[in-house]
Amino acid sequence: MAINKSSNAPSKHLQRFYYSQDEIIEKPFNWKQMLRLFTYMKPYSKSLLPKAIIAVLISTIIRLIIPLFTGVLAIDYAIGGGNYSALMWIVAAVAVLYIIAYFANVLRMRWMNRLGQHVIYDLRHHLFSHVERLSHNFFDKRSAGSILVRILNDVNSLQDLFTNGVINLMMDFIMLLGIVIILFSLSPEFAIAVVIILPIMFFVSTKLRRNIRRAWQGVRLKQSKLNSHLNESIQGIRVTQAYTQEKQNMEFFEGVNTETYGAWQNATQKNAFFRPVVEMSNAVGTVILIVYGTYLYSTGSISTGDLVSFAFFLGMFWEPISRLGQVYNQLLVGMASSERIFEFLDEKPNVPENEHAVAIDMKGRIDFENVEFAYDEKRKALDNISIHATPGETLALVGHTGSGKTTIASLISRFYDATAGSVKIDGIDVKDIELQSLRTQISIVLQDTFIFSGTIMENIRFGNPNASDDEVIDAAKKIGADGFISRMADGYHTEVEERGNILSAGERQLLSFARALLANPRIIILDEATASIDTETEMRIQEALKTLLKGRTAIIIAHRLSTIREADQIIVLDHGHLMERGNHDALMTHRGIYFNLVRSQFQASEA
Ligand SMILES: Nc1ncnc2c1ncn2[C@@H]1O[C@H](COP(=O)(O)OP(=O)(O)OP(=O)(O)O)[C@@H](O)[C@H]1O
Repeated sequence: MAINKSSNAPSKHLQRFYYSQDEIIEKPFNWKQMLRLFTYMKPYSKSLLPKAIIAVLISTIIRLIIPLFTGVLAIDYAIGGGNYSALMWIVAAVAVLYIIAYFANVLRMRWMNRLGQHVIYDLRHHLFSHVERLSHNFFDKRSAGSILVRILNDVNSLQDLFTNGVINLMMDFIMLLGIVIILFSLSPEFAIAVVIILPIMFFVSTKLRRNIRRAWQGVRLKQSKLNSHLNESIQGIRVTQAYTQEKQNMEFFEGVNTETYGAWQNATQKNAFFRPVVEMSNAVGTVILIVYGTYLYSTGSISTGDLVSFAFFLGMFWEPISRLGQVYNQLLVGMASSERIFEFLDEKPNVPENEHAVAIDMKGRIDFENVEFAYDEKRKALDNISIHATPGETLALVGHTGSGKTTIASLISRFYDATAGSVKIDGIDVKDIELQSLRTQISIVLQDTFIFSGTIMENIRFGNPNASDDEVIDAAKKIGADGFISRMADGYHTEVEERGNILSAGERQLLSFARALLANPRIIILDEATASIDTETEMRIQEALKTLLKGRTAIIIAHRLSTIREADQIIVLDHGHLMERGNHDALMTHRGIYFNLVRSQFQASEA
């Protein structure tokens, strides 16, 4: 398909597609970082690695001695000396050496492939387990697509380096060193004439490498953007279709796709530049061999056997250099990827586990003391908030959108740390409670419940992985979700896809209640759904709520004021400030913000 370069320039309506750029990491070639990458081979330093190294050594040494057998021994000693029986032995020895080298190579490839796969597995495991522990603010700043690129593409691109690159590098160094030593021992002046080209090669490659590395980074940045867009497009496909935005979406996709294509072109072109440089040097070396070699031969400084061995070695000499060029490219690609991988690995959770943190048996008391919080320096999301809930109490948070209700909930679970003041559970600062202990005893039910792909049974069990099937069904029954689940094609074993698209909003809500009930938390945080559900479902949900909240401390972020009439305390927030507190009757008598909120909702429903 032809590539439309013009779609690169976004038209005005395409400005809605904005993805925060992944940062370009500009650092010189970093040996420390390469060493850090190679530490992933350490677990195999006593098993696969030495085996592969021995195989490499065997095959390299054999390759180095074969030209000596053919040139010096066969031509000078056997043929030159008329010793034809020795010639037979030399030919047989060469054949045996080739067979050994063949098997050594087969084993080397097998072991290195295994090693490469292990390293990639370990690296991806390490990266994912690290990313999973990072705090919310890390995910706030990045699109899911760009994170996927690092865990998939960047890690994959290191595969070549570990399966072929490292061992080729070793093999080529040994080979080059061996060839140079042999060439010098055969004829120092001829050797100097041939290897003189090396410094020129080194100079050119140093110039090229910076450009190549930047080009590969460029590829990763474009891939990251492509992934972000794809991820968002698929997640939001229903909205895109509802607003018939497919064409604009496609136009943007074309643009990003073209950019990615361009970046690849650029990087591969720069890569391809390296090879001709090596080939040119090869040609120059051959010319030197022919001209200077013939001269030395005619003056009797070297024998026929020496000249033949030289020709063999010269052919072999450019081979590792050319391959070193390839390995070098792999190193550059690896460098670009590992920079991006280590950047994630070096990212510290914003809510680190305190060394002296304790596990608690939670009762459910919550205290906010003069809490202040800001997502960014520009504005505070919460300012001087003090609230208190005793175990078993229901505390409702109300206020206009953006007033800070969800932020309060996030601070209780310690997804973020307060910038000033303290958040305490059972009188202990949340920073001094083990995260695992804190979060397993708090359940959060979000407005937009996340349903994972799998069965309904497994989705409910997410609340407590150790629960038996009977316990799952019991929780669903208590919540009143058993009815609709039993009516589904495979009951509890019905498969739901990611995000639970086959379920209605009310059903998803009930499922998340069952999940929370199964977790049996001491504190429950409920971001009440705003989705309009029919009266019958709403009544079912209200009933389910009563079961869920019984005996637990509850923080309800309430949108429908009818649901919080019963709350022990109602906290009214506005732009991050606490404006009113009290129960429904007290706040109605006060005739402040809450009173007006209730009145406007009442009027809206009347209308
Ligand atoms: N991750 C974030 N990064 C930066 N700012 C944020 C983030 N989350 C929320 N905010 C801002 O913090 C303020 C409080 O947001 P919060 O989500 O707590 O409001 P809310 O009262 O729960 O709103 P709603 O009723 O709409 O859910 C808002 O101004 C919001 O724009």
